[in-house]
Amino acid sequence: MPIQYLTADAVRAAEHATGDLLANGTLMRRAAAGVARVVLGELTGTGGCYGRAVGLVIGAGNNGGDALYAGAILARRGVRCSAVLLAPDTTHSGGLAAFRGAGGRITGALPDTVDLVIDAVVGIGGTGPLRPAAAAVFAGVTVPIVAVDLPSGIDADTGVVHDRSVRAAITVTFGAYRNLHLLAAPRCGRIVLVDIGMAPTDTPDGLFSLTDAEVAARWPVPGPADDKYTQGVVGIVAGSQRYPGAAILASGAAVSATSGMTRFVGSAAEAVVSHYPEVVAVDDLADAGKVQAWAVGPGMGTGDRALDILRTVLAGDLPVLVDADGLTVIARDPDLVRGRTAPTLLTPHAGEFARLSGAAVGADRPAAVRALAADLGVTVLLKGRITLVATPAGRVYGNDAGSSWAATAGAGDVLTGIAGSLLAAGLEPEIAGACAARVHALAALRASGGAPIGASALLAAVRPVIGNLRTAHGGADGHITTG
Ligand SMILES: NC(=O)C1=CN([C@@H]2O[C@H](COP(=O)(O)OP(=O)(O)OC[C@H]3O[C@@H](n4cnc5c(N)ncnc54)[C@H](OP(=O)(O)O)[C@@H]3O)[C@@H](O)[C@H]2O)[C@@H](O)CC1
Ligand SMILES: Nc1ncnc2c1ncn2[C@@H]1O[C@H](COP(=O)(O)OP(=O)(O)O)[C@@H](O)[C@H]1O
Ligand SMILES: [K+]
Repeated sequence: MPIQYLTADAVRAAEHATGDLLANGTLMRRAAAGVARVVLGELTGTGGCYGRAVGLVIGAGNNGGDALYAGAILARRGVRCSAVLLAPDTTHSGGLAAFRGAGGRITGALPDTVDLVIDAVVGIGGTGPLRPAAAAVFAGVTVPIVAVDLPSGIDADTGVVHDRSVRAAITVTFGAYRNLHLLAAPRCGRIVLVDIGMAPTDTPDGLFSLTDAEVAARWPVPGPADDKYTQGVVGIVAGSQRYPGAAILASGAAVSATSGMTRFVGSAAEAVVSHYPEVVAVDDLADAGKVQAWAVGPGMGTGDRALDILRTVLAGDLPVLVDADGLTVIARDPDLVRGRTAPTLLTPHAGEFARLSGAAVGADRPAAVRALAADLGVTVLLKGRITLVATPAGRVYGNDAGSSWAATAGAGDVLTGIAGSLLAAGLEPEIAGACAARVHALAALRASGGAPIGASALLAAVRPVIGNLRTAHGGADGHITTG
């Protein structure tokens, strides 16, 4: 099952569906126990619990209640707990009584020396940036912050990070991930999901992400009866004589991502073959031979020749991925793809997205990518640190790259080659996009090792990443029987 991310409304609905567990406070007690467990784990790992100091920043709602009950547990374990109440008149009364009863102190500001701070200003009921009084409490905090449910000041549904917001080392959430845990993952730190006994239900505005095990299981591998043609031949249309780089990167990525065969069309055919002799490369589309999917666009130019190629390819009934220059051509004439019935995947970065949709992506990235996919009737993959892939029906898969080393010239050409070859192998566009984004991100991480990379290094890491994923998740690599 893909990992599911819910909107705040869907979380509330799932909480209400538990009935008594919500009403009698069981859910909150379980949530608090989870927060306390994580904090105790952190303290234990950094020298022990007894006598350590924890500061709590408590807002007006139930998020503060979670933290106060957690503080009570911590205080009973010998942790010195001090809570700053941002809204003393509306502080969760049961939580406050428990906290005080266990020996927790109420203070006007965080003590000068604390080992850890708990952010319980707001959870899913929060709106907008941290209010100034809350922001002032966090100013100057240098110790790790454990966020209850979410780092306050980040929008639960859109992941918008307001300028006054918390950056957490750990985020402890309950029952199900919320959208922001994917969309603002870099601000959440390590995310711990605590089981509180509520069952999440599907939600039209929620998100999904594939697990590594799912990516590994879906990755195409040749079977005993396969030959170079049966696995899906991908045709790459990219680059030019003047700009052969995109052609080489996209073709190399296609060669690396799946077995079988890669064809190439374009004036950089010679350069491509000099790097990848296994590619069957021609100058003209008419000479290309049979493919099972096309990946068209990087560095191909935006003139009449590009338009002709796109017209021809998109008029056919094969799966097609369009990227980069190809998207600029489509932005001028969206009817080239609108309502196309064969699998179609557009892979814009934010600038290309704005060209296609007529407006900047804006704050609500999932809504924007959903709207463009619905408008054009094709699958859209919006690139970035958090890649989002939306189907025309509105299902959105996301991938946090885990680092930003892929933000380098030519990295998108590599993604085109990977995703194109997965389309050729028969994967649905959204699954091809999501699997490609995952492997692309892992390849950037592996290639980087903490240092800057170029797209060639990322490309070189694609094969080992696929191998590691498959090995880690049970992919058999075959054996030879000897006598
Ligand atoms: N229900 C349950 O049993 C369970 C609930 N759970 C927990 O409850 C959380 C949801 O609780 P919630 O609905 O009470 O909202 P919550 O996020 O605490 O606070 C909202 C209040 O904060 C204020 N405020 C708003 N924006 C602000 C800002 N920018 N900066 C500062 N303050 C701001 C505003 O109040 P105002 O000041 O406007 O009166 C608003 O009313 C959820 O995330 C989870 O942690 C779990 O324990 C599981 C069981
Ligand atoms: N900040 C970032 N963190 C992680 N990955 C990123 C980031 N920015 C871009 N990427 C990824 O790097 C690739 C860049 O693609 P693109 O912008 O088309 O570059 P180019 O056109 O130079 O090939 C995409 O796969 C994108 O998702
Ligand atoms: K919080």
